[in-house]
Amino acid sequence: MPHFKVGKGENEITTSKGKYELVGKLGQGSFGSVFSCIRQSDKQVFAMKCESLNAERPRLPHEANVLLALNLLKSPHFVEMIDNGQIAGRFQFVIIRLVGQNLWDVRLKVKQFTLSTSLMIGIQTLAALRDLHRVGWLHRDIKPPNFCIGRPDEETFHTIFILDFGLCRKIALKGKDIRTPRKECAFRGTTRYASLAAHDSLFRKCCYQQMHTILLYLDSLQYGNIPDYDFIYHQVIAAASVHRVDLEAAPNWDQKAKSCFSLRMDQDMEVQLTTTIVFNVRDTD
Ligand SMILES: Nc1ncnc2c1ncn2[C@@H]1O[C@H](COP(=O)(O)OP(=O)(O)OP(=O)(O)O)[C@@H](O)[C@H]1O
Repeated sequence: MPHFKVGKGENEITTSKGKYELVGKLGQGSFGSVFSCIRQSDKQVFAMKCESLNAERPRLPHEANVLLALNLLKSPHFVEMIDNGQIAGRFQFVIIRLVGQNLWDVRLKVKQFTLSTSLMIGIQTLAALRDLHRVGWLHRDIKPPNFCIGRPDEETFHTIFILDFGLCRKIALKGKDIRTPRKECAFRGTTRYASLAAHDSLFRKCCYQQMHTILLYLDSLQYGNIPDYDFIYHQVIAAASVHRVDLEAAPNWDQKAKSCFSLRMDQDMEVQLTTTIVFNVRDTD
């Protein structure tokens, strides 16, 4: 994994919109690094995702375009892009809203999610994907490190955000049919998270019936199908009801809260779909 470092004298970055001071590292991906930075004008903290200008297959300019498009839809699960630019000869960057830890790290910290937290995460990640599909994009790299919780000092602490749009592909264009799938293409994404069988054995332990139904349903989707988000949502609700789970219980990562104060999930899921959506990623570039 390439480790990207900001060199000496590069901890202050100026764009036409503002001046930012890099203060720490938040994460390391396979294509770049994410730092926290402070906007000098108001001392607000943001995240800055950087990618070397020598990257063989640059992904950040594409990610910046996707973020711009996503910001048009005011989904509570998207992060706002604040600024972007590049340091000549060194790296390019996007500055985005700072969120909390990713779901992989959160789970390592709390050791095991309760069923209520797992189902709540299921509903919110489903809503995030639905919103992404609503604006015509496929993510193609869905995995726990690409979802983050909000920050402890903010109202969004119980909200799940979707991140990392470097592999996103536009599949629905305004006024046009969805793109025709190619006959063959290389695998995109992270193989670790791609096995249906792995998920199947995991879910055997709890909510087997509903999770099995969801997995079978996802597997049956064809390129061009509009996924039935309501169907999946109601399977999760059914699992909660069978196991008498309170979906409004505080998530595991917030010991102090009495209940979940993120947006009400049923309201969130009730948003009607207006755009053409496809789900299956295997046949697309
Ligand atoms: N806005 C943000 N606020 C807080 N932390 C963030 C933010 N964006 C990214 N991170 C942290 O940095 C990590 C890596 O970010 P991201 O997935 O965007 O990078 P990447 O290089 O595309 O990673 P990969 O290609 O390996 O999936 C995330 O898992 C998260 O922990």
